[in-house]
Amino acid sequence: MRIDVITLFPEFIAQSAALGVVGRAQERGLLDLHGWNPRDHAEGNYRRVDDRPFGGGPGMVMLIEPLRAALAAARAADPTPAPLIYLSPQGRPLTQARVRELAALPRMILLCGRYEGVDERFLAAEVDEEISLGDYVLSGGELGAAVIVDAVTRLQEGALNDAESAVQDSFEGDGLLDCPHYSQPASHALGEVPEVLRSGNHAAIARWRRQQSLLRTALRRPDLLDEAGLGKVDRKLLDEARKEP
Ligand SMILES: NC(=O)c1ccc(NCc2cccc(O)c2)nc1
Repeated sequence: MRIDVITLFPEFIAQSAALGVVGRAQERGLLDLHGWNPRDHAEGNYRRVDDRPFGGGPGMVMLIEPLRAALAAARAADPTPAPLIYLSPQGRPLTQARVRELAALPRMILLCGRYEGVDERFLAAEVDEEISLGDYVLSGGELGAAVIVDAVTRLQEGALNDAESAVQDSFEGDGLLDCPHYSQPASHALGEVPEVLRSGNHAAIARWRRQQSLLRTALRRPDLLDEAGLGKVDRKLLDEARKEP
């Protein structure tokens, strides 16, 4: 998958993608990441990329022309069609379902706004989709871009090894929250590891983990539970867990 990121801070995207799974995916050729800085395409001595908003008010707005030039450069670099996705609080909240759809694309171009945002005429003319990470305001869209790069790269074939993809599947596969995890020591001043996890009974362990995921989702995110569309077995597991003291 190719991802182009239009940002005033390309080094931020490159550094955040150099680590761990995403860094390894780049080495394996599973992710082809490119940054495009509008400032490299800004005219004049000061290479302006922003200016004051018409109508007054605080902050600055990103100018059309440097963005158009950066986008044109990105599209000229590779003929593969790609949606232009704008990270902003006005976008549609990102979900794992949308991540899965994005991960299936051959390419996407991410637009990171700074300041108060981008001239509306550029957004209306060029942006295909707006995505929000959540209902909060950041200094720029770069953190959102880094999240999307990470989330879609993990889903590329060959990006995760068996253990890692098992974690991915257990958590994102069924839309439930993850179960609790424990490791050494079995006994600690902070408490004991649940007996079932030390029993070696893999069916009982799988049942306990599923039950914990169901219970945790019911308690913390009942909205996800409704979407998960539970079957009879899961409902029974959850009812049993709810009755336990
Ligand atoms: N919730 C988010 O995904 C998110 C995205 C970007 C951002 N900051 C840059 C920006 C960009 C556009 C308009 C704007 O008001 C602020 N902050 C939060």
